Amino acid sequence: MDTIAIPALDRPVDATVEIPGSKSITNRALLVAALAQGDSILENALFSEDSEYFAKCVENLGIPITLNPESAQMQVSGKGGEIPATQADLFVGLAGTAARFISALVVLGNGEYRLDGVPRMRERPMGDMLTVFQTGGTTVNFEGNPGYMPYTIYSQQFAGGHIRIKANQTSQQLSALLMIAPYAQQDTIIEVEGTLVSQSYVKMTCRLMADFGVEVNQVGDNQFHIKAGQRYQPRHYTIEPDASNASYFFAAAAVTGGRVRVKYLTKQSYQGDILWLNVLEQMGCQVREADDYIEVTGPQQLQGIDIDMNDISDLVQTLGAIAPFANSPVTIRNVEHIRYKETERIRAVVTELRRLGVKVEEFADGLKVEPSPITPAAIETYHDHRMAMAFAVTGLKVPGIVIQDPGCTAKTFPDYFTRFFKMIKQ
Ligand SMILES: O=C(O)C1=C[C@@H](OP(=O)(O)O)[C@@H](O)[C@H](O)C1
Ligand SMILES: C=C(OP(=O)(O)O)C(=O)O
Repeated sequence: MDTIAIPALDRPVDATVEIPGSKSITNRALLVAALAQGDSILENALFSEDSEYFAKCVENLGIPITLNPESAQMQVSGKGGEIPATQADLFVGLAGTAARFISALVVLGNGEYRLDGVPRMRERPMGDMLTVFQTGGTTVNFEGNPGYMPYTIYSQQFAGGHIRIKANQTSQQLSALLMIAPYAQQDTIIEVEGTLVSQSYVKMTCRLMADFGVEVNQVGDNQFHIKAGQRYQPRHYTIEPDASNASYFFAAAAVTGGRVRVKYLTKQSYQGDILWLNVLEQMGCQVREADDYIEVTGPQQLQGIDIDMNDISDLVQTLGAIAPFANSPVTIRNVEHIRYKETERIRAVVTELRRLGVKVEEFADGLKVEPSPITPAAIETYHDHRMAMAFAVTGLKVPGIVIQDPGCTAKTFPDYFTRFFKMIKQ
């Protein structure tokens, strides 16, 4: 298997970097632009497996997209809510957003749509949203386990109305329902039953819908009202750099006592993961913000932290990977839902930290990392881009760390290691 050896640094990093566009915003913008009537242009769009599978699915549904990777531009010729294809075989890879958002999109069509992904995608939960569609009269045929890919959706428009959905394993199914709701036959009220995880992403969904001209009226924490007949407007839209993917570069400043500036990212970001900056501040870093960049300077010694990461759970691996260098324990709580992501993430982080000789305790909903000396090892990445990206940062402090299957970063950040090595050479 392919591996990359990370060179430990004998000096702090001191670098300015640029990060490609946000995965979450790119895939939301692709969906709403596909539903708008006319041409939208997305600037600084992400080009990676997750967004390219997404774009391919939209195209296979008969909605043209022109991809321009050199200029980081995508042009979507939206069909005003029509799904031209009446039959399609759609492949989403390991992209949770594509799985959830495209499954919802096809419910607006009139036809037969089969969806599948890689083996791990077949283990990620889809059932809560599909039950909503089935209750509304849509037929879903599961080839294997009910509630999981692969399946075929036989749709004849989306009724809308009063919908109840669980969102304790993922928020993406709620986001998917929200985004198609304006095209339902009647006004829609979506009520979340029980806990809603990853709330910041639902906020992002509502903000993006508003940017394309559709209003969601949120009542309390768990009800969303969407009027039927609202229509997305085509837009010329610029996508922010990906805040989750910026976290590794800021973490490099944090662990080496160095300085990293990420261009074009601001604290006004739509992405909840911008709160990584607060986490780093609590651990002793300094954060400086200007109009078009954010800069983190690491301390001599990182401090431990006890933190609820439910809302920023894509950062668990980043924090786990730098936690052993803190002067007191790092405790991560309330992230049981990351067991359903690209891999079983709590187990994966705990296993790889232990492989490095770190003392770690695993909880049902998190982990506790003790300050520990590290013995070098080859890190397993479990087809999870964030395992590779996070533990590369650990390697800056400890000679001999190797990342296995570094190509898995292609899911959201194909040239991560090129930019990572460029950062450490500056
Ligand atoms: O809506 C989104 O864009 C996302 C929501 C989160 O997933 P969950 O809602 O499954 O936690 C996050 O982990 C994922 O990377 C992107
Ligand atoms: C959880 C992630 O992705 P998704 O759920 O969109 O596949 C992620 O990018 O960390």
